[in-house]
Amino acid sequence: MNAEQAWQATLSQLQSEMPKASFDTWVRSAELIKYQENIFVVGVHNAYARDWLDDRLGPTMSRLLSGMMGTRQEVQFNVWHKEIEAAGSDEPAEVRAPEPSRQNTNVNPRYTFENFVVGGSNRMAHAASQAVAENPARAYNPLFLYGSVGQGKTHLLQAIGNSAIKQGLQVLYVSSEEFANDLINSIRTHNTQAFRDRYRSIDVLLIDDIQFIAGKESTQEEFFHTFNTLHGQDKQIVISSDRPPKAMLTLEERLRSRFEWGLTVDIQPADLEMRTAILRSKAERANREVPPEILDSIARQVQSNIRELEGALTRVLAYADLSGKALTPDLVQVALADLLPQRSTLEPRQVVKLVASTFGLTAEKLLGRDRSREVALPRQVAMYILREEANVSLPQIGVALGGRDHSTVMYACEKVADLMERDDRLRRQVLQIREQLYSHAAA
Ligand SMILES: Nc1ncnc2c1ncn2[C@@H]1O[C@H](COP(=O)(O)OP(=O)(O)OP(=O)(O)O)[C@@H](O)[C@H]1O
Repeated sequence: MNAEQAWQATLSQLQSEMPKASFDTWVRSAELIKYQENIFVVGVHNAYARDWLDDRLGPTMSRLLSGMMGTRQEVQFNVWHKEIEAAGSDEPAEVRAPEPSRQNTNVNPRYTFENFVVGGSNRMAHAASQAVAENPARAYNPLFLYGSVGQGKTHLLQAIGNSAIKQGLQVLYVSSEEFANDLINSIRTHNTQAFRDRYRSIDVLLIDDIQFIAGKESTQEEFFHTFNTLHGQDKQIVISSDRPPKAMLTLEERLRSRFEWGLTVDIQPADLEMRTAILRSKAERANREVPPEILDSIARQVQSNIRELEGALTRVLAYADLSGKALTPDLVQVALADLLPQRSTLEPRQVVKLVASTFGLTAEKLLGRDRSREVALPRQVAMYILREEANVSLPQIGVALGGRDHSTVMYACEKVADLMERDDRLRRQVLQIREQLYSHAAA
């Protein structure tokens, strides 16, 4: 494994383990700018990020990188803005400054339309994003993309950004947390004018995870004015969120209605076919030959989101490289063992309770004799989840679900597996339950 691969694998691991807001604010834009004599020199945008990373993540990153490289590694964080270097800071001179066109845009050249895999679950979102990229402020303004965690919203925002940069436009990508932090800092340093100049003088504003401004009054107020200024000047705004505007309960009405002015599109969780296609594309881009059955096995096991899917592929490949073993289904199981929930620790009672509450039922109802669809389907989902996640046999599942026989359980598992490939809502509900089981298991 070379330094760049170890760095990317470390980022994937941190991303799957850290709270999303912290990862986006502090880690996402960090870049490996140099590797020399077992030192990873990482560029970050400002001194806050440098200090935060140094304090909180330095030792963890060193440990992860040391594990991957097989020898002790250090990490050094450096601020790499050109202005700071010019102003005579004590940052090392060899730290490379970003390309001028990308300076301060926060747009990562890695995310493009070319490497975005299109399928049924994201076709509309992709088409709308491309339309916006081709005709900024003319196609849909704002474009509001929403969908659950790790399904490609940021990727599309960044792809729009990359395309706009190529057209010579001024672009700025920020998460809503960064927007709020910038605002707070500007107030603290009495520099709100600079804040406004920064946000109101661009051609394309890409704002990620807007749900985090819900409930923050002054941030909403400022964003409202930023939105109006840009929109009034025919500048493009693209927003992403984990839910549609209507479901953002503590969002001011005037913002909600503005978000709905343009086009609102959702991205559905990727189905098995899409997940496999994404893995195939990632493997090809990394110039790795991965047998189809290995891709299929990873795609079947990692359903939660595409970020974890990518992390799983990286992990399997790293595991094969480090151990020198061939890529086989057994190796996939070993490599992913601690990513997947610990089967043996899951209690049937815990699953029954969680499934019942997800579907608005009581555990007694789920275990009872009611055969109406409202109860029978959740009961079958509980059977399916126990079959997939817990270390229990079909007859044991039957007993745990109120005394059903094992053929009923088998039929239920097949039915739910089949339904999940066709019914987005059900797939999301099952994913939500699995995610909660993961988080309980990790707690
Ligand atoms: N259709 C796709 N094709 C290729 N890669 C994808 C696709 N969808 C997502 N990815 C990859 O999956 C990872 C997670 O995607 P991304 O960060 O865009 O998700 P997100 O929806 O913004 O998540 P969050 O809700 O956590 O912000 C990224 O590395 C991205 O490149």
